[in-house]
Amino acid sequence: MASDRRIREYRKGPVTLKGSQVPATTSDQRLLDSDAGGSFTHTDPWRVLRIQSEFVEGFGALAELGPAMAVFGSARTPVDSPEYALGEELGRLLVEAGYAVITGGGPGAMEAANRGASEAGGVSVGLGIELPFEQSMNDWVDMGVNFRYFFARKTMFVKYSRGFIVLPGGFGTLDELFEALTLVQTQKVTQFPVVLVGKAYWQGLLDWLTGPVLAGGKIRDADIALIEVVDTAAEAVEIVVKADHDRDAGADLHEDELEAVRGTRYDGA
Ligand SMILES: C/C(=C\CNc1ncnc2c1ncn2[C@@H]1O[C@H](COP(=O)(O)O)[C@@H](O)[C@H]1O)CO
Repeated sequence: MASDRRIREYRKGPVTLKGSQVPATTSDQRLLDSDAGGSFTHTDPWRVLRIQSEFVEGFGALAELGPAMAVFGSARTPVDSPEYALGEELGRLLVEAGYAVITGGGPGAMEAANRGASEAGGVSVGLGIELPFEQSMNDWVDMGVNFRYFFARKTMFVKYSRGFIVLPGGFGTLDELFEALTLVQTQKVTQFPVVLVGKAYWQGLLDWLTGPVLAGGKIRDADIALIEVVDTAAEAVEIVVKADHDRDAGADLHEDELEAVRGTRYDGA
């Protein structure tokens, strides 16, 4: 009986199958079958490969971007609104400060920031997302990378930006804001600045956070301190640039200290 079971053992990659679990065909057979159809492209293992390729393509496209800041904000900001003008100014000032500008590549506030960056002669990046309705990158994206998966795209924002500037927006913007805050709060990323622009727009959210959320012990004072709120593009850019310089200075100091320690240890040896 025992030898019967051994005969029916089947190895499928790292998985061992027996009895009824043994497939009728081999993986090679299924791969090479010309009449297999395309249904396998809708399976989870295939999706994993697509997800992997999004990371590979994203890292490949952005690895040499240089210092960059992300600008988030509503896809519905009208072109003739003060918020759009604010986005344009942000894009321009970030470029003048030596940064590439990364947005979601869509319309509204994203377009405004891309436009300001592109018109100022800087690097204007759009990380687009596949949506159920027809959607293309705005005309002011000079380097565009398209994603199927939100989570792969979010990784790129965090990995390649040195700060987040957030204009008024809806669910998408709030999602990006809270994702950034959670990553900083949980120390999944080195602390970087998160600046909200538009005090009047954000006040309600801040009242709720500093009210019931803080009072209920769901967050701490230090968590609230992760958020800066300003009214102008110039203030927002000043904050993210200063934080970036401080971080670099901190990194340099750390290196110096390490050198000193290494030197002392070496001399004393
Ligand atoms: C709603 C419309 C188009 C949406 N197109 C988008 N293209 C790229 N990125 C988008 C889009 N919509 C949302 N995002 C991301 O979320 C943020 C804006 O979302 P909100 O809900 O509008 O605040 C933005 O920062 C993007 O990263 C039709 O006009």
